[in-house]
Amino acid sequence: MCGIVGVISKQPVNQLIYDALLLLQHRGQDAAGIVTMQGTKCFMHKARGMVRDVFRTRNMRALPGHVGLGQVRYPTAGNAYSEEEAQPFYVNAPFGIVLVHNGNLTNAHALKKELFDIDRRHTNTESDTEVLLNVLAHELEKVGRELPLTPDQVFKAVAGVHRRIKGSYAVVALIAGYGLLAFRDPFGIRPLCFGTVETSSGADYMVASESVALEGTCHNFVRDVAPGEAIFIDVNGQLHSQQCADNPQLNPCVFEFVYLARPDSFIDGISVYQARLHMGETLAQRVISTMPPSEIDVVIPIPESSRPAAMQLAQKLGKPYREGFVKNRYVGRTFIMPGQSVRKKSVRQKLNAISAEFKGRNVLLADDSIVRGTTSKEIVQMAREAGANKVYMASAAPPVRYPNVYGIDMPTQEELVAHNRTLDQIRDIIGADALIYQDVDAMKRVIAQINPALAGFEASCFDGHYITGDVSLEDFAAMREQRTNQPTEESADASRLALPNAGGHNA
Ligand SMILES: O=P(O)(O)OC[C@H]1O[C@H](OP(=O)(O)OP(=O)(O)O)[C@H](O)[C@@H]1O
Ligand SMILES: NC(=O)CC[C@H](N)C(=O)O
Ligand SMILES: [Mg+2]
Repeated sequence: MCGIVGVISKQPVNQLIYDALLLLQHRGQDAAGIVTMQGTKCFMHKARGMVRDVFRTRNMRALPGHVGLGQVRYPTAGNAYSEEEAQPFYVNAPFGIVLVHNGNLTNAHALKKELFDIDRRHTNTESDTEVLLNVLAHELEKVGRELPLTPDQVFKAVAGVHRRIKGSYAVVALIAGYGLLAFRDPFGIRPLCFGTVETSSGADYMVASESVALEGTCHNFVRDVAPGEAIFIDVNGQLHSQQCADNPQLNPCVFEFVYLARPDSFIDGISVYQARLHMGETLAQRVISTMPPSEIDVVIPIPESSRPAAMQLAQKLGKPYREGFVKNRYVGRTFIMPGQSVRKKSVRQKLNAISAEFKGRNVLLADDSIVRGTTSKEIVQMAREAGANKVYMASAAPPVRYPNVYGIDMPTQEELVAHNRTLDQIRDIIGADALIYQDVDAMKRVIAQINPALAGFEASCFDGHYITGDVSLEDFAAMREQRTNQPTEESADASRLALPNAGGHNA
C-alpha cells in the first residue's frame, strides 16, 4: 500500500500534488516524492519522511510545470530505509519516463535478472518499482520506434507489461513530451481512480489511489480505472483508454476495506465506511453466538480505523459505545511503520486509556484487525491497568494467517499472531478473557453485496488463496528472503554514503 497521484493541468501542479499526497498520507509514511514536467524536462524531489517534512518551500519552488505525479511510500519491497527507493523513479530512455507505483511484484527477482540478461538493462536498487519501470521502458522502446508515439502504441506497451510482470500494481507514469499514463493490474488488486475539473481552457485530470484525494482537491470523481485498463491523457488534455489485459477480473484487496483506505473513500463502487459498518454488524452476530451480551458492559474502539465497525457492533449489541482510548494525533499509523520494535513502542505513545471508562467494567475492545498482535497485546494490558474487570477482544476482520505478497508488509507467516495457532492460544498471547473474530465468508459477503459487479476479493492473508494464481514457491522464498534480510536504518545510511551521487535519478 502506497499512495499515488498524477495530474495534468493548465496550471502549475506542484501544490495540487502536495495537497493530494497529504490526503493519501495514511497509505505511506516512510518517504514521499514529487516529479513535475515542464516541456520535456523533469524536476524531482523525493526523500524519506512524511509529506510535510519532505517538501520545504524551496523544494516546492523547484517543481515547475503543468504536469506531474507524486507518491507516499509504505515499503513492501527492497529497502525500507533507502532514499533511492523512494518514488518516483526515472529512466531516461526511451523518451524519458517517470513512474510511481502502488503494489508489489511477485516476480521482481526473476525480472531483474531477465532485464539484464536479455534486455541489457541495469537496475540500481532492490525496488520492484524500478524493475517495473524498466519493463515498461523496454516495452515502449519496442513499440515506439516510429515517432510520434501514439496512444495505441502506448496501450500495446502496457499489454506487454501485463504479460511480463506478476503481482499487484496501480501505476501512474509520465512520458516526456507525450502525456500521463495510468494502469491497473488485471485483477485490480490495488485501487486507482480518476477525476476531472473543467477550466476555461479545457479539462484538468487527476488520477489517484483513493477518491478522497480527488474530492479534497475539488476534482469531480469520474470512475475507477478498470482492472487491466490503461488510460492515457495526452499533453493536449485528450483522454484515451483501452483494456490491455487478456482476462481482466475485478478482485480488489479486501484489506483496503478493513484497514488501509480512508473511510471517506469509495473504491470500486464501495464506500469504505459502509463496508466497515457492515463488518461491525456481522461481527455483532459472531459476538452474540459466542457469549451472552449481558456479560458486556461497554464497547470500546481501538482508534483509529476500527471506529465505524465498533460503533455498529455496539449498536447491534445494544451496548454503549465509549471512547476509552485517546489517540495522540502526532503519532502515525503503527502497523505501517517498518520494524517491530518501533511499532511496539509506538502503541503506548499513540494510545492512552481514560480509566473512568474501564474501572470495574466488562469491556469489549474492538479493532479492525489483529495482525501481529502488537496493538491488542498492549491494549488489553492497558485496559487491565485502567481497572477493567473483564477484557474481551473482537476483531472486525478474520484471523490473519498467511503472508501477503501484494503490497501489505507481512511477508512471513511466523510474524502473524494467528498463524498456526488455535483461537485459545491467540487469546492467551493477547491476554484477553475472550477473543472473537469475524468470519471470512461473512466479511466477503457483506462487502461484496455493496457492489455485485465484483468478481471477488484478493483476501489471501485471510484465506490463503493467492488471486493471481501464479506465485511460485521460489517467488515466496525470494520475497521473504529480501524482506527478512532488511538492512538497519544505520547500514542503509552508510551504504548511501558509500555510493557517490546515489541520490540522483535512477537512469
Ligand atoms: O496486530 P497489529 O500488528 O498491531 O496490527 C493491527 C493494528 O494496526 C492497525 O492500527 P494502526 O495503528 O496502524 O492505524 P490506525 O490508527 O488507523 O488504526 C490496525 O488498525 C490495528 O489496530
Ligand atoms: N506498498 C507499496 O505499494 C510499495 C510499492 C513498492 N513495492 C515499494 O516497496 O516501494
Ligand atoms: Mg488500529
